[in-house]
Amino acid sequence: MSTTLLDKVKTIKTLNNIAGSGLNVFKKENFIIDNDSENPDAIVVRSYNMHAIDFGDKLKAIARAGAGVNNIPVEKCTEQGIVVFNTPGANANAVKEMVLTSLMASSRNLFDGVAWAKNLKDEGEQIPKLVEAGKKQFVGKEIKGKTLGVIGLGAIGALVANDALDLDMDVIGFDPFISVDTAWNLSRNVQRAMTLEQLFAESDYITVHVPLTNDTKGMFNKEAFSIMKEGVQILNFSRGELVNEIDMAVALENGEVGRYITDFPNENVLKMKNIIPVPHLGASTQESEENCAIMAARQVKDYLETGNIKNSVNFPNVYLPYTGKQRVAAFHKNVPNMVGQITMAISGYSLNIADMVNRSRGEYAYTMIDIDNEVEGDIIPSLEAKIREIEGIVTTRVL
Ligand SMILES: NC(=O)c1ccc[n+]([C@@H]2O[C@H](COP(=O)([O-])OP(=O)(O)OC[C@H]3O[C@@H](n4cnc5c(N)ncnc54)[C@H](O)[C@@H]3O)[C@@H](O)[C@H]2O)c1
Ligand SMILES: O=C(O)CC[C@@H](O)C(=O)O
Repeated sequence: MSTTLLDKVKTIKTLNNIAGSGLNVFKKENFIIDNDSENPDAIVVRSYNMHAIDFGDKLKAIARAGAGVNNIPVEKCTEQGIVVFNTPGANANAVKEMVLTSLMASSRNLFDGVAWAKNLKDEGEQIPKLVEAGKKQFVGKEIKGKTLGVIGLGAIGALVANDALDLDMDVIGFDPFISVDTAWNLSRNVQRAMTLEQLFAESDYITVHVPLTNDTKGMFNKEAFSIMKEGVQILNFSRGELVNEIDMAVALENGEVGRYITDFPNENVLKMKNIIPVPHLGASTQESEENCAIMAARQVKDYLETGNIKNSVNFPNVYLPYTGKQRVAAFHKNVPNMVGQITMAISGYSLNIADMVNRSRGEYAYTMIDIDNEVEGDIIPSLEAKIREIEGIVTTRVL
């Protein structure tokens, strides 16, 4: 069986509204966008829940145009050799602006005040008088001089922390896994909380910017609320499940928590007292949607065309300059002698190796081997099959 032109055309499916500037990256003869495809080569997604989806046998990559990947079954993807990308930092500025906007607007009771003023529309000439009489119910608090606790000092948290300092807030941050890059960007005036409890106890406002994982799920619970200052305002632009909803409802009811601003409204949340529900707008700016879409699309395109991997959450990041000659890419178990067995299979076809790279990530590794000579069409499927026979190989492609 020889490789036909049709085999070279890659199908991209999108599961959410992806900015056109990102999709333009695929406007080349080797790609088609087909949102009805049952068996695409790659999927570009935003928040669509993919946990119940069966993957076709051609699927090689999923790109999350955004940060959080909790809507993607990452472990299953790894087992099936499907690389999962996200777009680190691409929407961070949008979320930062939304957090600071909500922080100030909530502290000044702006949302309630605006809603109340709109309700006066039938009061005719009385409106100015009613406004002056009624405004006392919306007296707010300035954020200057107050303490903001920032949990998670990654792309978003670091921007929020730095800008809150510029707004004359005191800022305390907690992130036991902070990356070196972020630490360099963080103002040294951000105080370091040694424990989460310390941050809870010292903050007037708390904003959370961590991924949803088994460790972070439900981190806002009754124990946490009992340590916090009475009337603390909590902002959650990360994920709804970080908060134990039953405990939050009680804490809002009894005033332990003064206000809960969340980007993740649901049936339970909307019944809570002193809630500010935002319809998942944190990353919804034209700039952010374009940044994410372009970054996601470029990463997918590069992977499909060259095998190179950047910003994956489950595969190692790997780069080998692409010469356009034949390349073998294999994703396999991180066990001894995998590279030896792959090179042996290649040399069985009398092919000469020009360059190679191997990187591991946990239990898996990724190897790319460049071949010096052009490989005839018929040899490609045969070589792929030979490599697939090696125990520990998850997927392989000859590019
Ligand atoms: N509302 C939105 O539209 C929107 C947009 C972007 C991101 N998000 C959410 O925000 C999250 C953060 O995004 P980001 O771009 O800043 O990600 P990021 O990966 O740059 O930063 C996450 C930070 O959290 C830290 N962290 C992990 N576990 C922690 C823990 N237990 N305690 C304290 N810190 C911890 C990490 O060390 C990292 O520095 C995403 O995972 C996503 O769920 C929401
Ligand atoms: O796509 C969006 O609008 C939200 C993205 C956001 O939740 C993220 O995790 O990046």
